[in-house]
This record gives sequence, C-alpha cells and structure tokens, in this order.
Amino acid sequence: MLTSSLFIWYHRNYHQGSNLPLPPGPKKLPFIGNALDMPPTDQHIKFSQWGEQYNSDILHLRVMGMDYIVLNSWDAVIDLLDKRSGIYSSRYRVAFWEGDLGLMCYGKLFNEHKKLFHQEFHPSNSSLHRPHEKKALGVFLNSLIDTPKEWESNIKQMIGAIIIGVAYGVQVQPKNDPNIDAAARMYGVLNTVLLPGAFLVDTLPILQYIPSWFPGASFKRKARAWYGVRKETVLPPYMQVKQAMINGTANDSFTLRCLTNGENMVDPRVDHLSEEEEMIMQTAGTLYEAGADTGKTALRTFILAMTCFPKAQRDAQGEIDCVIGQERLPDYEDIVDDSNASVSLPYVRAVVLECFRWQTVVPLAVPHLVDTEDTYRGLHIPKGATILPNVWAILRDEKRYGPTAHTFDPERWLLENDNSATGGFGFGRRACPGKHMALSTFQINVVSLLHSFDITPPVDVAGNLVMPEIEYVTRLTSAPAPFECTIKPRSEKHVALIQEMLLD
Ligand code: HEM
Repeated sequence: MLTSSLFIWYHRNYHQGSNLPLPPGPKKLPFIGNALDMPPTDQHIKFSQWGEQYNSDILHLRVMGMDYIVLNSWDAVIDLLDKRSGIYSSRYRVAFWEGDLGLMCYGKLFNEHKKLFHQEFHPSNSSLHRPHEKKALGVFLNSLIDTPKEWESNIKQMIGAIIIGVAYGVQVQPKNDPNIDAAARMYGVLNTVLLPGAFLVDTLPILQYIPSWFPGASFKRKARAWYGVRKETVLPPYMQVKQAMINGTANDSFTLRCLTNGENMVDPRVDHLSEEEEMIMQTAGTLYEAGADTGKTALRTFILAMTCFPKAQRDAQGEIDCVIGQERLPDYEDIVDDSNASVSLPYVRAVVLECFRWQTVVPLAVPHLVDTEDTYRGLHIPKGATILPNVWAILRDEKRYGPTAHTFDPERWLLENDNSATGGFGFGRRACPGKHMALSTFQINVVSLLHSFDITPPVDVAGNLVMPEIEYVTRLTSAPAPFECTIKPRSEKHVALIQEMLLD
C-alpha cells in the first residue's frame, strides 16, 4: 500500500504530462516540493515578493504533490478566472466539510445550491434584507453610546444579528448568542482549513494511513474534531425555524421562504430532512458561515483606518454634514445606486472602496481549482492545480495605484470612475454571491458611524493620543490585530437621533 501510494504520488509529482514549462517559482525539494518555503501566515506577501524575484505575475509552487498557481496580476486573474471560468471554477474537496457552497466542486450540486443562493441575494431582493439590517444597525449604534469600549463585540453582535435574521428570522440574544458564537467557531475552522498547504490529508492520500497518535499527525486529530462542526452549527437554527412554523411564530427569512415555497411546502412536523430540506439547511448555513466574519473584519478595518487617518474622517464627515445634515440619520438612498456608485456622497464612497483595497478581507480569495490541464502564455497549467488569485498584490499594484499603493488614500477613487476594489469579492463563476448585501451593510454602517460618531486614538495618562499599530493577522481572512480606539457621539443631537431608532 505504502509503495503504491508513493509510486502514484511520485508520478503525479514529477510527470507533468506536457513539454511546456511550468510557470517559474522557488526551487522544489524532492518529495516535499516547496513545503518548507510556504510561510504559515501572510502568504500573500511572500507570493508578491516571489513575483518580483522571478519577474513573473504567474508562479508555480508544489507542496507535497499538490500544484499551486499564484496569479499576481489583474490581467492573469481576468484571463483565467473570468474568461476561462468554464474550467477554472472548481474547488478542492475538503472531505469533512460537506454541504458548503463555497467549497463545492463545480457541477450539478453546486449549480442547485448556487441557484437557491442567487435567488435570495439578487440585488432586486435587497428590500427583504434591509429591515434586518436597519434593526441591527439601530441596536448597534445605541450599543456604541452605552458601551463604546465594547465596540468590537458590538460589531460582532450586529453582523451576527443581520446574518441570522436574514437566514432564519431568529432574534439573537443581546450577549453570548449561541448561534452567533457557533458561527464564529465554525468560521474559525474554515479560516484554518483553507490556508493553502495547511491541511494536507486531502492532497496527500498516504497521510490517511498515519495513526492519529503519531507525532506530527495532529491534522488527523483535528479533522476528527472538525468532522461534525458544520452540521452541529447549521442544524439548530434550522430546526428553530421549523419549530417556529409549528408554533405559528416564524418570522420572514430565507429559510422560511424556501420551506413554504409554493408546491414544495415542507411539513415542519416531519423531523427527517428530505434531500431538498438538506439543501435549504446547508445553503442557510453557508450564508451564516460566509457572511459573518468577513463583514466584521471589513468594519474593523474601517474603524482602524478612521483611527489612524483623521483627515479622511474629517473630509467624509464634512461631506455628510453638507449633504445629510444633522437633523436626520443617513438612509440607503444616500449611499447606493444600482452601479454601487454613490452620486451624493463621493468621498464616502471613496472611503468604502479604499477600505476594501487597502486591507482586502480575503487576500487570496478562496482557492479555485482548474479541472483540466491548460496553457497560458506558453506555460503549462497542470490539471487539478489550485489557483490562488493574489488579490492583495493586485489591489496594491503600483502600476495601477501609483506610489501610494500601500497607504490609505481615499482620494484616489475621486479621480476616476473605477471600482476595482470590489475585486476583493473574487472572480468568475465563484465570485461572492453575497457581494451586494455585504456592500450595502458595510456602506450603511460606514455612513452612519461617520455621521454620528468621532473615532479617535486612545489617550495615555498624560493626555497624549496613542496611535495604534497597523498590524494584521492573516489566515484565510486578514483581520486587524486587536487595537484600541475611542468612539464618541458627535453631539447630543446625534445621540437623540440614534435613540429614536429604537422607537421605530
Ligand atoms: C465584506 C464581506 C465579504 C467579503 C469581502 C467576501 C469575499 C468573498 C470572496 C473573496 C469569495 C471567494 C470568491 C472566489 O472564489 O473567487 C467569497 C465567496 C463567497 N461568499 Fe463572500 N464575502 C463577503 C460577504 C459575504 C456575505 C454577506 C455572504 C452571504 C450573504 C457571502 C457569501 C459567499 C458565498 C456563498 C461564497 C462562495 C461562492 C462560491 O464558491 O461559488 N459573502 N466571498
């Protein structure tokens, strides 16, 4: 068994089946390839440096027999993931994470899940989600008045309330909500599993035969612990909806609408889940999994940017004061039109785009997988290679964004009608289907926070401002390391407006 596995593996590793060269990349060691070169974190930065070192926007790496192709430029990403999306839209299978649309291989099941997801999150359906967003926003802004020091957990609570409201119509508890906490735990697993090269059992089948007590086989113990995590997380809120249907108390939600859809009405008293129900449950779970941490991370980046770049905050507030004034709170009409370009608040739009560009939430997107071998610019792309679009490098490309590409500078978006920052939502057929809702939630939060609050660095005992470090911790998502800031209402008038939100 061992010998034949090694033989198969050796062949996969060393017989690429093409006379064309692979893209350049760091030298590979026998058997382990680049395993020792792969940094455990901040891979996007290393990939960008390798791009410069090998003078190529497309790189090849091999880790324990698995091929990785890194795309460091906008052109390469568009050429392959968009224009050749027919073959570049699969994912590698993570055996213990079934049912997640984001990790499904391209095919029939993926198309069925995606259809359900698209129906719900088509921009024309935003009116279904806005009541959940507005309610959670009201609670959030009030929580910043009452407990400003807890702003991070208040963000987590607000994003969780929106996602759980949209998915299940379930009211969250004011603190330590079990569904929000379970979603965070579930995302924690995903954040580790999807890091390229982090979890090798799926890529190197021989590792399955190592006993779990063996030193270095911690992946196996982890996999065992992770096996049930997804189902244990997505089942309880789904069953809550069915129970609420029986009690006659179910609120409007994605799950309720699917369960009561025309002829396919599901009987909530039947415990056994049909195939169709399983799909509804998994899709609601995907939304819960994909939307919570990403939304929270984007807002923490916004708070960090406002803390560190006071001029940008003042300019945005000046614009909001002129256009909206202090007699009312901002609303959706102030921020978006269908093309995601705000007409009335161009500077606020620029701040939004710059947050997504400056610190892209998912620096390597979610890895794509190519179904068949391919040739690009005379280079061989092996069948089954994992494709890593280096969104971070693309959004910091000095050729496109100039010498200030690494700094937070919203003004760059005032000069051109460009919204390339939304490349942070991915590419081709696997691009984020929650993009519209994510942007709408982010924008209404940004404009509401700027309208009513001042965000400043904390002060030390001598009264000096202490600027936080701009430090990020990266796994699948890239999030600011914990930092302190002060969030204060701009006036009593603003406080009164925010308190009125809870009366509506
Ligand atoms: C700031 C917020 C968000 C960011 C930055 C973000 C970013 C991304 C990225 C980069 C991908 C991978 C795209 C690719 O493979 O090319 C993705 C996939 C996905 N996102 Fe989002 N997302 C956000 C919010 C949301 C929300 C709110 C939802 C749900 C309503 C959602 C649902 C999904 C799903 C289901 C996928 C998998 C799509 C597939 O594999 O076909 N995301 N997202």
